[in-house]
Amino acid sequence: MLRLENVSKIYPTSARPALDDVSVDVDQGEFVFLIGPSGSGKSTLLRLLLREETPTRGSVYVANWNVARLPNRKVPKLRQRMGCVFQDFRLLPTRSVADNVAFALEVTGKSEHTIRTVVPEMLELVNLTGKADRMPAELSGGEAQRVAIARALANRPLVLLADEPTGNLDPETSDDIMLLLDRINRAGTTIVMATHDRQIVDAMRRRVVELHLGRLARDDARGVYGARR
Ligand SMILES: Nc1ncnc2c1ncn2[C@@H]1O[C@H](COP(=O)(O)OP(=O)(O)OP(=O)(O)O)[C@@H](O)[C@H]1O
Repeated sequence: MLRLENVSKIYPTSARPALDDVSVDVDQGEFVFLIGPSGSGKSTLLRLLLREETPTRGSVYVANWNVARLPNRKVPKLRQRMGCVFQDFRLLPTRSVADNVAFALEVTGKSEHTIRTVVPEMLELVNLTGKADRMPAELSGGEAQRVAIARALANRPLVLLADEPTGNLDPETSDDIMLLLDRINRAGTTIVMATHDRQIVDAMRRRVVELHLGRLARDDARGVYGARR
């Protein structure tokens, strides 16, 4: 479902490769933690999957798309099939909770009818039905992240890419978010989550892909965060 084949990425302004000959294969329905020290290439890997960057060498596949070779006009189609959540939530501050979720459907051209059906479904999924009319500034961090997750799932993506989704949350709220992501994954959505959170990785015991200075250092089927450094 996601495949990197001997991928290297060298940014023009950087001496060492951000990714160096990395090969990873992720099946549909997997939950993968992407770990590694700051600067090891995690965000670069996610950006390559989204075609926000192109590899210097190697190939990137998402479902049947050869991502690097995809014509520009098809990139929006690719991105529609990939939901994203980030450490800083990235909600639209002037739109309500419901409208933030609706926005994802509007930009992909969904009908009014679909939007009216899907938005409440998504809010129910993340347990925010009662907060549909709140503004983002009125939400806790955990609630804001749940809105972001609802928005990311609205178009029924093949995969959810999460870049440090618990990075701004306290441990208890992080656990709630992980329970939600686990539930979403068990319902069939593939999840790739970049994180520095040792406790979460150790508690979940899912696949762990570790990068070090751009190289694949480890790929464990049911891994832990690893030796304390
Ligand atoms: N746009 C860019 N231009 C030049 N160099 C970059 C760019 N983006 C990232 N890099 C470099 O590529 C390497 C990998 O960065 P990347 O952001 O992928 O790491 P990361 O593992 O996500 O780090 P963090 O955990 O801090 O988010 C770093 O050396 C970084 O400085």
